Amino acid sequence: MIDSQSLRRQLRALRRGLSLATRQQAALAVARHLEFWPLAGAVRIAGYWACDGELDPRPVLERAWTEGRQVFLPVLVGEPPRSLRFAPYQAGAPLRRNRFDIPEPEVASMECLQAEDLDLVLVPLVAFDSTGTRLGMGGGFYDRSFAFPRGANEMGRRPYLLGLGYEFQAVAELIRQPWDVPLDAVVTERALYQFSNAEGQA
Ligand SMILES: Nc1nc2c(c(=O)[nH]1)N(C=O)[C@@H](CNc1ccc(C(=O)N[C@@H](CCC(=O)O)C(=O)O)cc1)CN2
Ligand SMILES: Nc1ncnc2c1ncn2[C@@H]1O[C@H](COP(=O)(O)OP(=O)(O)OP(=O)(O)O)[C@@H](O)[C@H]1O
Repeated sequence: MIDSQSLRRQLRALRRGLSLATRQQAALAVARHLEFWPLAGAVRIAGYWACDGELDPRPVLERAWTEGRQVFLPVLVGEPPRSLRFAPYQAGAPLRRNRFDIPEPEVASMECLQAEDLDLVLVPLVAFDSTGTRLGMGGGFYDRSFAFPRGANEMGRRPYLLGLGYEFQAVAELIRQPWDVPLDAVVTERALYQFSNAEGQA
């Protein structure tokens, strides 16, 4: 089996090599696959600012705004940063670049949510497999931030983790590390995949 670092490097290079037109079409196709999906009834939705060729969640976030849902973007917290908080975000709001050069909302930390306060999280990914195991950029940020026990927030629920990516990021099998937090579903330009990690499923 290919090691995670080589897989990361290969898939990130493929992702960065996509043309703008291909990325835009894929982003719209992903939003279309979610058209009849009720966004899990979510009020508070985290997206991300696409970089490094990532599947752009903006068409999904635009729908969320239209439906009156609240949208958040991840901000790095800690020195050095170890986990994520989620800052309220509206189109056109001021952003500043973090240490990875990814734009974050310029919002006081008091206004930011903790991971467990979200309903739905659109999760960036480098690769995913048929059981919802995710390979990310390698910082462990999503794993650390969503490591709380299932059903841990005050509503007795946990956020629904929906990975967004391209079909070529689907791989046969990733090794699931003890700290890996599995995804509930992944949507690509081709399909919506739901895994048995989702609540209410076997
Ligand atoms: N759009 C987006 N935002 C995100 C993430 C993400 O994957 N995508 N993250 C998901 O966790 C967090 C940031 N995690 C990251 C982890 C590593 C690298 C990265 O590019 N590392 C470089 C070297 C880093 C350095 O300069 O020290 C590299 O691997 O080449 C970037 C982001 C929070 N925000
Ligand atoms: N819950 C956790 N507790 C302690 N360490 C963790 C936890 N989650 C991840 N880590 C550490 O983070 C490192 C990176 O993890 P991993 O390679 O799975 O990141 P990733 O999921 O690809 O990255 P990201 O979430 O930033 O996109 C691991 O080596 C691990 O030591």
